[in-house]
Amino acid sequence: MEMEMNGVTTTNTITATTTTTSESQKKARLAILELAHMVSVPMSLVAVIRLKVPQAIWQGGSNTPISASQILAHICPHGGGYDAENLQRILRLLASYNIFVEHLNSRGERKYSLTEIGKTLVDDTEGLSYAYYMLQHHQDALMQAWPVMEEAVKDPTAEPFKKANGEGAISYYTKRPDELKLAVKALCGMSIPLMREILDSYDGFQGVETLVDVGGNNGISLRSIMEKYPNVSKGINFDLPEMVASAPHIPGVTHVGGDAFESVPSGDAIFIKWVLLAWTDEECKKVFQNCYKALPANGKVIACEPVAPEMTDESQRTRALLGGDIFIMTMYRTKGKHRTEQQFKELATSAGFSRFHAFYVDPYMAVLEFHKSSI
Ligand SMILES: C[S@@+](CC[C@H](N)C(=O)[O-])C[C@H]1O[C@@H](n2cnc3c(N)ncnc32)[C@H](O)[C@@H]1O
Repeated sequence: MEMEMNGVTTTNTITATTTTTSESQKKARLAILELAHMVSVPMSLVAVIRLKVPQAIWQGGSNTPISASQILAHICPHGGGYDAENLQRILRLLASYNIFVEHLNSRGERKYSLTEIGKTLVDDTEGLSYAYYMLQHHQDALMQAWPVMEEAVKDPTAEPFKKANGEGAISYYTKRPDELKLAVKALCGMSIPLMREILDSYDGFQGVETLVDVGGNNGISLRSIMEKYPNVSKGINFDLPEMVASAPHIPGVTHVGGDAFESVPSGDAIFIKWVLLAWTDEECKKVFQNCYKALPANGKVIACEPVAPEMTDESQRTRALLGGDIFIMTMYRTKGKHRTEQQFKELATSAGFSRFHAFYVDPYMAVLEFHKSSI
């Protein structure tokens, strides 16, 4: 406030500045405490998934608000000493992150239903959901890598996962059937809704007869593409031999084991989803060159990958993508990364591709087309 007397003006200015500073300091201290306690959030999510809380509330679609004791009655009908108060503490935290809706009545009783985010944790008819992605990311071997994350800065020659567990993540999973099963369920749980989204809004599979999926894992993406596009009469699911060894039979799909750094099978188009992020720039270039060789003159690569934003901001999209980037650095490859659209373009151009289009069909993953011909 402007005052006529200089002395008063000065005093008021100092008071205002002091108040602003102390307000911003309070906010800063609160922000640091929220971050310091942040680990409670994913671990609470893991706990409710392991306890099967989402299914207990969902009850085949009713999603009727129920209390922590009622949830426990579903989970453990014969008692078992489970503690409803502690479950409610977990549910309250997760309600603050919009996983559950909290319904508080006048007697102070709390009941919970699932939000749209919470519903992503409920298994579909194929027994899949995002719950497995959450569990996979927080299993013991991966959790061992976080405390040594700074090693990725000090010595980027081996990823923190390897330093903590003595071997790389892929080799770790492939030697352990339970961990491998969880990894496949995590991939499929995320892939099925994403593929639905892609196929609803992207029509680049039209006119393709033979489609190769590089790093296609068990072939589930090819299955959904071929269901929607019958013109894709031949699908080649290409992955490491140990991965395709247990892949299921899918009509029209041939599973081929091999190494994309050596060569990739030929087709009219090559699909590659959620694979490039785990490779270095040199490795991506090598695989793009192998794809170029395997395609006809009018062929294209259809990549589907997270695309990092150019600008750093506080949005949920930026945080989800940059968080995923750190996950890759820590678990899979210190020099694997989430790339920007421009970085993808440069990689593909360096391998000989002449035309590039990006389709932002989903907030997390974009479809990126790399064409051999310039028309
Ligand atoms: C994150 S998964 C993605 C799987 C699938 N494309 C999806 O979207 O669900 C990465 C896949 O790349 C495969 N992969 C890794 N290195 C490979 C290589 N050198 N050649 C072929 N496939 C490879 C892995 O075995 C794994 O199945």
